[in-house]
Amino acid sequence: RSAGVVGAAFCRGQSRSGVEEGPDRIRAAGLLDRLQQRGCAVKDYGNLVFDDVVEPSGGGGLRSVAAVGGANRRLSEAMKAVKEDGHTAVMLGGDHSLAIGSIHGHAAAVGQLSVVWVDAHADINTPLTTYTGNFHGQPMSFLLHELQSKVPVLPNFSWVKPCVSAKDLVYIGLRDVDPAEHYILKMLGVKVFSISEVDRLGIARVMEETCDYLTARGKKPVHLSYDVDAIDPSVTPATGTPVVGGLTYREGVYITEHLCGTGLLSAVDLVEVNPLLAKTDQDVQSTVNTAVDLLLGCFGRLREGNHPADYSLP
Ligand SMILES: N[C@@H](CC/C=C/[B-](O)(O)O)C(=O)O
Ligand SMILES: [Mn+2]
Ligand SMILES: [Mn+2]
Ligand SMILES: [Mn+2]
Repeated sequence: RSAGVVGAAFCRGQSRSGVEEGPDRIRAAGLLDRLQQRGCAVKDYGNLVFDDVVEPSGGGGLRSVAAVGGANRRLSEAMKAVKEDGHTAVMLGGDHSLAIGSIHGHAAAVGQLSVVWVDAHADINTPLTTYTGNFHGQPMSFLLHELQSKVPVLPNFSWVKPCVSAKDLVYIGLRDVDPAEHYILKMLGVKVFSISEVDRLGIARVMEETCDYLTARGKKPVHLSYDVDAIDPSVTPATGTPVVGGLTYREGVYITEHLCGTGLLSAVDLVEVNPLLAKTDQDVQSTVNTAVDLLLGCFGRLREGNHPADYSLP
């Protein structure tokens, strides 16, 4: 297994600066070294940095339309290249609007794929239903075939081709869903394991049902889009839209251990780490260390322990 790491230092999908520092903070916490120590080959593609696109005023209440469209177009090309190089892609955000480019580029390389979206939020507002105008609340609406009649073509977005089917999408951790989003999820019959289902079923059953559901019609590469605010804010406070009652650290890591075990994990986003939004440095460290542990779980780290295949006792 090998990892191709792309940082996307982008914050314009929402209003709180600092999330563009996410990639460097996750790197500084030792992600690449710890992957290599686990015997994982790592290619670091560096950070995409986005110079400020001057926005025309207006935009219908939408925030930074042209910047979001342009950044995601570049990310899509970068993700496609990482996949064509044969790696499991790791996209370090940056805000969750980056899932537009990440999933789009992944699909451009592998064709049909499944999406596991781990988040407190559904991020499936359209540009016409969003009440904040923030694109980190909208990425899925640009990607789903079934929503295209409801999504207007925006400046710098004409390159986006819908590439995900509603039946190939599963949500885990939802607990802050807007009415329009709830309507869309019900209308399209999207599979949702909200925090209530996690409470009812337990995370092991949620993961079994997620994988059975996604492979029932044939195995496809899995794109895991992990918003760090899916985890409880007591563990990951340094994020822009914290919501109480989130996944425990243990549940969060279980998700990545389980998906790694399927052998289908093809790309993972780790987004919304904002080091400026924590009260203390310990809070930043807790957030960043959790992000690293979630990613290590994607690449075979097990809490029971691991040992090299060729290990022998001295
Ligand atoms: N539903 C809200 C919140 C969006 C949250 C985005 B996040 O999941 O990427 O944090 C909105 O549309 O602005
Ligand atoms: Mn999100
Ligand atoms: Mn979220
Ligand atoms: Mn967020």
